[in-house]
Amino acid sequence: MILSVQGLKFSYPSRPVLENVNFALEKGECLAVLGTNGAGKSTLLKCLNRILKPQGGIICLGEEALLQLNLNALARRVGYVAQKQENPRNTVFDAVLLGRKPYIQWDVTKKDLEITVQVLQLLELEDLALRYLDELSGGELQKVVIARALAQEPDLLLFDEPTSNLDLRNQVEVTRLIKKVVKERGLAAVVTMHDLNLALRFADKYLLLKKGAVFAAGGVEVITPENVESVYAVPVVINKYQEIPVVIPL
Ligand SMILES: Nc1ncnc2c1ncn2[C@@H]1O[C@H](COP(=O)(O)OP(=O)(O)OP(=O)(O)O)[C@@H](O)[C@H]1O
Repeated sequence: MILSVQGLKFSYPSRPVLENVNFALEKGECLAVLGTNGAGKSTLLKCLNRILKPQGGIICLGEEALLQLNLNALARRVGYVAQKQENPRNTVFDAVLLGRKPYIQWDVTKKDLEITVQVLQLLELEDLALRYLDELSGGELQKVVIARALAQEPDLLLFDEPTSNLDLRNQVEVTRLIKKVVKERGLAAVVTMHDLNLALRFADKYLLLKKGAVFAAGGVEVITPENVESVYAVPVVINKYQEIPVVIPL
């Protein structure tokens, strides 16, 4: 087990957001966190990365309580890819090397440089290594941010809407890439998403949030027309194409 969340509860000062959230992830599993705008998806990721402190519940990373880890240990074990602006005058190489920050004591070591090169190769970014971030396309930039999270060598990856602003080809490419590295490296990933059909092609498990509570959690069997309609307030049918369910709004 990489991640286990039991009874997680979080409120902003005037607003309860998450209530009794439970799920667990094994090595190699990707969880899609789904729900309407404001359902609490980003808040959940921030609790898992300790940007926010939950008011209740237990989060375990492997055998250890996540809330007890020191921040450097946390940074080595959890890679968080937020929806945020990058420093445009960093090169791709430097942006990925920044992922090694939790390991660097005085200076960058040979190992830090080797891991950076290895991750750039894995994501096929070598040819872009010396480009500045503001000279990249949205898809390329998203790959750089994923590369940086991998350079951290974490057990758990957290992605906040990694495919927003990407075209169809890059949406598919980025989600395939996340799935591939999670499987190959035996990591776990929690990914917030809006596109149900993309989630259905990519995730092993699903967490459907409705007004901060878990409406349904589990494998693909929880993506039913009834559940989707209850969460998104849109009637849908679900057909299968090559064994993959496809959600069609009516
Ligand atoms: N810093 C904050 N202070 C108070 N309330 C907040 C804060 N950040 C978010 N909220 C509120 O908490 C709720 C959950 O927000 P969150 O960003 O987690 O939703 P989300 O599911 O990620 O939404 P979206 O799909 O639009 O990104 C919303 O009602 C939001 O207005």
